[in-house]
Amino acid sequence: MANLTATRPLQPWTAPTATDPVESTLRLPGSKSLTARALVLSAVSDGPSTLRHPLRARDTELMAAGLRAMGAHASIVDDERWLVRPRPLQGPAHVDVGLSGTVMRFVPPLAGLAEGPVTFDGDPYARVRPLGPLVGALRSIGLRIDASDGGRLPLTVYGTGQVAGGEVVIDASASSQFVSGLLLGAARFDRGIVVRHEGPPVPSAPHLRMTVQMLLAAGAAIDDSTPNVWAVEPGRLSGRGWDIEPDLSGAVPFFAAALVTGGGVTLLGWPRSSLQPVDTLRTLLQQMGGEVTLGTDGLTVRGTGVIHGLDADLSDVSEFTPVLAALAVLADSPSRLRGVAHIRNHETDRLAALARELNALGADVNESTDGLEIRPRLLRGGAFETYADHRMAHAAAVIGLAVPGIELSDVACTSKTMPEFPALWSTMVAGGGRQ
Ligand SMILES: O=C(O)C1=C[C@@H](OP(=O)(O)O)[C@@H](O)[C@H](O)C1
Ligand SMILES: C=C(OP(=O)(O)O)C(=O)O
Repeated sequence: MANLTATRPLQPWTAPTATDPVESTLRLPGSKSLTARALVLSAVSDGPSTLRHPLRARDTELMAAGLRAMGAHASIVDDERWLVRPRPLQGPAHVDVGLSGTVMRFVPPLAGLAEGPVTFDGDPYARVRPLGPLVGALRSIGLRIDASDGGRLPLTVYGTGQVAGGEVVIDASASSQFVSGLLLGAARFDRGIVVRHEGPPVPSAPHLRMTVQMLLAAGAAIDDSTPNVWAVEPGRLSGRGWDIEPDLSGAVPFFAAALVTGGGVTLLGWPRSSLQPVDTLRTLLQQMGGEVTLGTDGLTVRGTGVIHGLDADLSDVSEFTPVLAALAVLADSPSRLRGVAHIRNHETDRLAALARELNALGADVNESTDGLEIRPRLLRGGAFETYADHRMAHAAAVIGLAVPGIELSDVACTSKTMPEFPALWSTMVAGGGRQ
């Protein structure tokens, strides 16, 4: 596997082992996906917007910086609020996408609305992540784009301040973010957009629903009633206040800790009705032996002392795969995690990375074409390469609760979505009740 990790200093970390069941009540940062969409929609709306409880982490700071580079005003009011004021978008500008799928797929369509060239590049592995179908779709609606072979980074969008829009056909089976990216700025295109997906199924349906719901909330006229077709009419979006929910994917390792240790973890501030796939997570954790309840104080997961194997299609919630694989190696029966071929294109080739690192600890894991087959074995401690991938680090931390001596090559990669992860995790394991 290519070692295309970031150039920043690595931070080796030994995952703490739990001697007692964890009992913890946590307030976790805001959702990456909701924050990214709120920033983009705010930048193309008519008036100012406020994001309450946004995620402050590398991905969302890069998103704000990218929009700022193109002329939008995005500032931090205080720890709880970001203010975005739309302004005419302009180049020349440079956008650093880091390793963020949302930045590399949501911002190029907006660059077409800027007057002047906008260049995009990112971390070494960002140049490997697929972008070609989006570049092709944008070219077909009138954008001039110079890109590397296969439509990858680095690329330049020669914005003219106007995007014709219209009908596009795209194969979005590699990432739902291609579709979300095309839709988020489309109300500002002269003819809006009609996106038609042709190819194997688009993954991450809940993220597409989130895009549609947030566009509707911003005042867009959007039709997703035909499967695999999304239409946004040209029109104005209104600035508004966005309440960002806590990040469900970021919560998964903490909930997994409840299962591994037979304890309980409550995530404070969980809304009654969510744009994130909480019901799917509930079903998966229940199948693995956990109990999930939504109460007035938040979302609580309790472990029952046993972890069962899981046979599940994770295409809707592929972000959960690394942590569920970590639970699966600690389970009392084998697991099959299916439907996630496309996570070979995430922050690293997650199927190869998980198989390699879990096998090195003594598990018996096979990669299939679209997932992992996992047979639990007695595990031993040892080195765990994180491949600059925050969710590989989460997986290692979960195993470390039960297996002493799990040595992560780098825990700083968790700053992609939760810079406070190592501190929160260590406090939880040390018995910190309310954080
Ligand atoms: O739109 C989004 O915010 C996301 C969509 C999904 O991408 P894929 O469809 O590429 O899996 C998800 O895995 C990613 O973490 C966030
Ligand atoms: C796949 C992920 O991120 P990205 O938005 O970079 O695609 C992820 O967070 O698991």
